[in-house]
Amino acid sequence: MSKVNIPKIEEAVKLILEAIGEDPDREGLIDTPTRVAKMYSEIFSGLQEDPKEYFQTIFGEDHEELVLVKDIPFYSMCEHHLVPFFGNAHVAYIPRNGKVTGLSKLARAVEVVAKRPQLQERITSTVADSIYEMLEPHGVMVVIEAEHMCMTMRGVNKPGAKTITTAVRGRYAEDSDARAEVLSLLK
Ligand SMILES: Nc1nc2c(ncn2[C@@H]2O[C@H](COP(=O)(O)OP(=O)(O)OP(=O)(O)O)[C@@H](O)[C@H]2O)c(=O)[nH]1
Ligand SMILES: [Zn+2]
Repeated sequence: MSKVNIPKIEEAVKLILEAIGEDPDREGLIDTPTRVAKMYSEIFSGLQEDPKEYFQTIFGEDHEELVLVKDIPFYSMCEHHLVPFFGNAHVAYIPRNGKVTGLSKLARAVEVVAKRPQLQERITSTVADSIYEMLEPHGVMVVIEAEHMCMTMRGVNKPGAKTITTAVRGRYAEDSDARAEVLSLLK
């Protein structure tokens, strides 16, 4: 997969600065295109990664009950406006056939999926699908709560408005008691 093209971002940022009526050659802005390019290569690094790779670490542990990692903080960039949205992800699954993954891998999957131009819905479903495909668990449930800066600092201007999305697979799609167990632990 292609790496981030730093010179191209530098050129683009310089053009944006010119277009808003700034002088890209003034002292405070002279290094800004390079800084932004470096920042973009960091915050969009998830485009070069596949979250499924994390689920190759599997421990053969006979636990077929809920595993929940909650309050995983993440930062992402809304693909419509390229401004941040951020919040917490909660990832639950019920392992099957000894396929238990490292807890940090659940947070790592959230991290790489978030580090792309994104929609909150797509982060939620991509994380759920990656786990469901790789670990073949009884069920997966992902809940994400986030604040979108495109709704707070501009546009509709509604600071504090929270968006909550869920993705459920397997048992969680069929069993409302299983969903309720996760939701009660998120309170
Ligand atoms: N479904 C979804 N919508 C999002 C997400 N992030 C931002 N949006 C919305 O994307 C929409 C883009 O709408 P447009 O009408 O094309 O853009 P706009 O004129 O800038 O819209 P306003 O934000 O209403 O000013 C807005 O309603 C945003 O709130 C997200 O993660 N999921
Ligand atoms: Zn937006």
